[in-house]
Amino acid sequence: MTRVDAAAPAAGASGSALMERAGGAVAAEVANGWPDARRILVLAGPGNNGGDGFVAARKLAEAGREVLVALLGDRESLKGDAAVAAARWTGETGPLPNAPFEACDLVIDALFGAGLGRPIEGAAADAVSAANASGLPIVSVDVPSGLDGATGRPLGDACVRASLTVTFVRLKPGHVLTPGRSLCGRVVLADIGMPEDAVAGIGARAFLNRPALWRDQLPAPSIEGHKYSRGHVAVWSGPELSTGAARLSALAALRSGAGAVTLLGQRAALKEHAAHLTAVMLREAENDWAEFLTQRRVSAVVVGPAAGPTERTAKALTEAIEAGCHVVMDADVFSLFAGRPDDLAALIARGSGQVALTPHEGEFARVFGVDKTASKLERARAAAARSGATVLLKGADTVVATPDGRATVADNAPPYLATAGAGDVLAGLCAGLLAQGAPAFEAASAAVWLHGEAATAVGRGLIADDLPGAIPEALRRMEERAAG
Ligand SMILES: NC(=O)C1=CN([C@@H]2O[C@H](COP(=O)(O)OP(=O)(O)OC[C@H]3O[C@@H](n4cnc5c(N)ncnc54)[C@H](OP(=O)(O)O)[C@@H]3O)[C@@H](O)[C@H]2O)[C@@H](O)CC1
Ligand SMILES: [K+]
Repeated sequence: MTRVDAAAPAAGASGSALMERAGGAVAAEVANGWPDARRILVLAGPGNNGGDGFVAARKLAEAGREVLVALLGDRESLKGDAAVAAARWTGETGPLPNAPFEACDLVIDALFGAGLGRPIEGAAADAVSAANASGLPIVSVDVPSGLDGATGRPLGDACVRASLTVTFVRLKPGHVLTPGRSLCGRVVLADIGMPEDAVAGIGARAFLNRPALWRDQLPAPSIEGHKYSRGHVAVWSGPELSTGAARLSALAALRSGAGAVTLLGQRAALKEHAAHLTAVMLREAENDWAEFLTQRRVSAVVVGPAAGPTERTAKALTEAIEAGCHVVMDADVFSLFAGRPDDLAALIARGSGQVALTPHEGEFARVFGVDKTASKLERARAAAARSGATVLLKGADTVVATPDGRATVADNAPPYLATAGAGDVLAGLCAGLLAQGAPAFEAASAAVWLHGEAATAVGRGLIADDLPGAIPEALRRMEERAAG
């Protein structure tokens, strides 16, 4: 965002005008959201975030609220637009250490925003703790002070826990990645008139996962199509008594619109599947899986869900890659490649299809190791670049990243989606969309979004078995979003 700010003057926007609108947007949210908050305390920092706070203070005072600004440092040290905003504030200003929380109804947190470069300490850290402990609603300007907007993680121990965050121009990763998303409270994105040239100039590569990003890349079913032209998905089944996961993947692939789905496995496993399934085809596969993939024009394959980290699974995976299928690798594949990311990359490089890896954090760490310094977004991008696959790193803030650095972050997964078997459904959805011809980034991002919507449609009490049946509702929501 700092790059956007720097490009703004060249694109014809004065910093002062942007700050007026930014502070005005904060004031408007407070005025509308808390009509009864009479006394408002603005915590103002030494940079432009503080400048936004001074503007908000003035606008709220003009609207009849009692406002007090508690400033970190001296007024004389303020520079540029912040100094101008402070000069236009004629109300009461006191030192931050004496901020009278007990006498106020609401706090505006304008201590630090995009310019925070190190952990908050001293008087500012004390003010953050006091604000959090006050029980008052806190409205943060741009980001909760202490949060790193690029990573979604606090830079140190002190970080504001906001009720509402008003940000500008574009959401930053920290508004969506956890724990930032919780620390922000509700997030409002305000248009402050930043010229599109200034925004486009930075070439953003990370996006909030929304249908507008990928809807056009999902092939629509055509009336001339037949079941195989709509993509054939093969799911590699786990052995007897470990068949549920593959079944969930298969059902999700079929619900996503794939023309045909076949579960392949040992005879005893197929008998279990047969007791549950009708539309999904079953096929015994011991030594002819490779032939089946080529002869039956299988376009996408799921390998991993409850497959077992065995030689059999490794062979099925290798043959799927060599057959040129698109492959979704999940679950036990990550045990097979524990600590061997380069072997995984070498295998992927042998195929001509697209590959999506769908690990949760534990599986991801097993293959790619643990990097506590990098954000989830950075880790997923690095793993995608290293493996040559699209990486779908699961969680409340699922990230999809490609080797070339494009990424989406999802914010639509309800908490109850974290349930056994949900990941198997996601892998199947992704394979179903790949089989229909969607590119990997779009297929994976769409799968994540549809998965979240399907879960929301079911509601609390959800179990993974419910998810495939809710995919039609999720697809309907997707069409609705695309239409308007
Ligand atoms: N996006 C947009 O389009 C628009 C953005 N706008 C607003 O501008 C904000 C960004 O402003 P900004 O660049 O001045 O940074 P900001 O967060 O105020 O902090 C910088 C100051 O804090 C200091 N400092 C840093 N860390 C510290 C620490 N731990 N402890 C103590 N001090 C610390 C740092 O000092 P230094 O590191 O230089 O020593 C410097 O003095 C942005 O978040 C948004 O609110 C709008 O006005 C208009 C349009
Ligand atoms: K802030």
